[in-house]
Amino acid sequence: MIKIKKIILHLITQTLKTPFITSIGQVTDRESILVEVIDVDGYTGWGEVVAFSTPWYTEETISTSLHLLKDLLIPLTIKQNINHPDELQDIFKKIKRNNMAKASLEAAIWDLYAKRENKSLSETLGGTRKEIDCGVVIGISSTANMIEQINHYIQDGYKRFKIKISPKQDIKILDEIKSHFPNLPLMADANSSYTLKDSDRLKELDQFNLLMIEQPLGADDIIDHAKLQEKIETPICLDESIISHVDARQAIELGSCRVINIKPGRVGGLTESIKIHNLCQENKIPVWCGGMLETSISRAHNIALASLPNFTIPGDISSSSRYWDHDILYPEIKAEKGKMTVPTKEGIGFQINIKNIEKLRKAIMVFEAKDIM
Ligand SMILES: O=C(O)CCC(=O)C1=CC=C[C@@H](O)[C@@H]1C(=O)O
Ligand SMILES: [Mg+2]
Repeated sequence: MIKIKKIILHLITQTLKTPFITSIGQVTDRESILVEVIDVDGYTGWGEVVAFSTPWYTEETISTSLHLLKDLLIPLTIKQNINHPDELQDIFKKIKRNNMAKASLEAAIWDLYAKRENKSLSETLGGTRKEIDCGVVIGISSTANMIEQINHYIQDGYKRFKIKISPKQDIKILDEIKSHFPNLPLMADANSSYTLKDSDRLKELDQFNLLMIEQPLGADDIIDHAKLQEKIETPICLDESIISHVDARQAIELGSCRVINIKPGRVGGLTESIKIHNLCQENKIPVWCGGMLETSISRAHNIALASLPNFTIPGDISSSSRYWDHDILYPEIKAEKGKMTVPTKEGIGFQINIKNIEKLRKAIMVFEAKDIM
C-alpha cells in the first residue's frame, strides 16, 4: 500500500529548439510542472503536467493546473492509503475535468506503484511490446524547409510523418510533399481549423491517401465528424474531441472516427487511457499515443502506454532532442532507426537527471503529508 510522505512540484521552463507552430497557436518557451511523489518507504514516482502556458489546445494551463494540484488534488490525495493507482479516479471524482492536472499526479503514482511492485510501467499497464515504432511531427515552415525536415527524419528512420494543416495551408503543401515522397506514411493534423462547410475541400484531401486526418472539426465535436467521415475516404482521427472513454464510445457508435489519438494528459491519466485503448481494441479502432511537446518524463510514460497491443500506429513519440537541447532523464530518450526500446527496469525505467531539472527550474513547491490536515 502506498502511503505518501511528500509531494514536490518542480516548475521548469525550456526554450524549444524551434518554435512549434500550429493553426491555433505557437509555442516557443515551454513551461512544465514536474510532479514528484515520495512515499514513506522512500520510493519516488514522477509525472508531468502537459498543459501549455495558455489555453490554446484545451482549457487547461500551467496556472490552472498549479492551482488544482496545490489547492485540491494534492490535499485530496496526500493522506490517502493507495492500494492501486486506479483508485485515483474515485479520489478525484469530485473535481470536474482538469484532466491534465489529474493526469500528472496519477502518472507519478503509477510510476511509484510500478517501482514498489518491482515491475516496468509497461508491464504494470499491460504492455506487450518490447519496442515501439516512432512518428514525428514536421513543424510548419516554408515548403523547402518542410521537405528538408522530412528528408532529415527519413534518415532518422521515423515510421510516420505528421504535418499541421489548415485552410490556409493544406492542398498545396500536401501536393508538394507527396510529389517529393510518393510513398511517405503521412498524416495531417488540422487542430479543428475546418468546419463542415469545408467538406468538399476536405474531400479533395482523399487524393493524397493520407493515413488519417486528425481533428479536422471542432474540439468538442463528435456529430459533425460523423457526418464528415461519411463524405470522405481519409480516416478521421480524433484528438481534442476525446477526453474520456465515454466520448470514445459515443464517437465509435456514431462513426465519427476510424482512429483515436490517446494522450494521457488530455483524458485524465493512464487508467482512462487504458479504458479507451481496451474499448477501441474491442471495436477494431486502432489507436496511437499523441504528444504534447513534453519533457522526457511524460515521454517515458507515453512509451510505456504505447507498448499496449492496440497501439498499432506510430505515435508522436520522437527523440527528446527533436525539441530539447538537454534531456531531464538518462539515458536520453532517443529513437534509433525510428524505434524505441520499451524499458524493462522498474517504473518508467529511466533515471531522473536532477541537475538538468535544477538548471531549468524556476520554482519548487514541497507538500509534506504531516503538514496537511
Ligand atoms: O509532441 C509532439 O511531438 C507533437 C505534439 C503535437 O503535435 C501537438 C501537441 C499539442 C497540440 C497540437 O498542436 C498537436 C496535436 O494536436 O497533436
Ligand atoms: Mg492533434
